[in-house]
Amino acid sequence: MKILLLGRNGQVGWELQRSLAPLGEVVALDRHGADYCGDLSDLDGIAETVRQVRPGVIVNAAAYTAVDKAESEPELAHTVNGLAPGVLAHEAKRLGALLVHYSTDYVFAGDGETPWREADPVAPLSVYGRTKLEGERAIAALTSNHLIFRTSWVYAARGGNFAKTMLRLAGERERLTVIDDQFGAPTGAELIADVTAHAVSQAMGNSRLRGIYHLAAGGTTTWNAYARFVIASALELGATLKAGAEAVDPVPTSAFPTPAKRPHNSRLDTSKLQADFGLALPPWQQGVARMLSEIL
Ligand SMILES: NC(=O)C1=CN([C@@H]2O[C@H](COP(=O)(O)OP(=O)(O)OC[C@H]3O[C@@H](n4cnc5c(N)ncnc54)[C@H](OP(=O)(O)O)[C@@H]3O)[C@@H](O)[C@H]2O)C=CC1
Ligand SMILES: Cc1cn([C@H]2C[C@H](O)[C@@H](COP(=O)(O)OP(=O)(O)O[C@H]3O[C@@H](C)C(=O)[C@@H](O)[C@H]3O)O2)c(=O)[nH]c1=O
Ligand SMILES: [Mg+2]
Repeated sequence: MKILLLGRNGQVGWELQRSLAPLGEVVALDRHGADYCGDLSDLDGIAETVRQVRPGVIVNAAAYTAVDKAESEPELAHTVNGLAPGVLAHEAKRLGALLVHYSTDYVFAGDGETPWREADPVAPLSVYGRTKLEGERAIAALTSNHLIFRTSWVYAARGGNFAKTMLRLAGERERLTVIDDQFGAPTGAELIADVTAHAVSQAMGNSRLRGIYHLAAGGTTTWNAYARFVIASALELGATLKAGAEAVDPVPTSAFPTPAKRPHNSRLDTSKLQADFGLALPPWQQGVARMLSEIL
């Protein structure tokens, strides 16, 4: 089986290069692809790539993920997150290929405290969230042969993420200020990539395993408690930091203004994924601790 992987150098894309390898021949592209166009802002180029590679499975891990920057670059975010997935879906349909794609907790407005289920109403608060929702809808409108994994708060040893930002800031400052009224689960790129490989493998033999699935690590935390966990774990691992975990000041969202609005409730209900694929999702602390011991 031939698998076309887009976004190979992102957090998730990097781990997918590893996890998809046992399933077949992986053609992995970044935006500067040498043999094929891997730039999702080039819609004709990306269509041509699919036609030339002729994969049985397309896995799209590329996206415009700079949440605040997207507020001032809405057109590029719209092309990459909203339009390119539609082009991939159109080409996948022509080939009879399975399209695997990722979306986000930021498609939800984030009211209430209940974990979101796949069919719950969406109402994104940001350009990033709106464009990711456009991508989901473009895919669903063009091919039913898809798996869309909505995940949250992604981190990895390789790439930029909140945990690494906290380590950097705790090395520079005596005190940190972090929001304590947004709830969700940090989810490791390794876990996402491993679940993807298991799911693709099962989906190839069972055409009922299609559609949107919530994929996040177990448990719930806040950005503030996550930051404290990262700093406390780093200190245990012997890191030299200026700020300790007790120096992460909790503030409400209203006291930390950002260009993009973020949901208060980002909890994802993952029971559909667990039931349909028979997979377990470990508690978020497990993967974060592992990532920290890898990078420190
Ligand atoms: N990061 C997160 O917290 C979350 C991510 N997601 C979703 O998960 C998926 C994977 O995200 P993640 O791995 O964390 O994101 P990253 O930001 O780590 O990686 C995204 C990749 O997409 C690439 N990319 C950006 N623009 C283009 C383009 N025009 N053409 C080709 N490639 C491009 C980036 O390349 P370059 O490095 O060159 O910019 C980067 O390698 C995405 O769909 C994202 O929306 C969902 C929830 C949370
Ligand atoms: C750096 C920093 C952030 N924050 C807050 C802002 C925000 O509400 C929260 C997280 O900030 P970040 O900018 O790191 O996270 P953000 O870029 O919003 O992360 C999101 O990325 C996209 C791609 C997704 O799909 C989401 O699931 C989510 O992971 O922490 C603080 O309170 N203090 C700080 O010092
Ligand atoms: Mg960010």
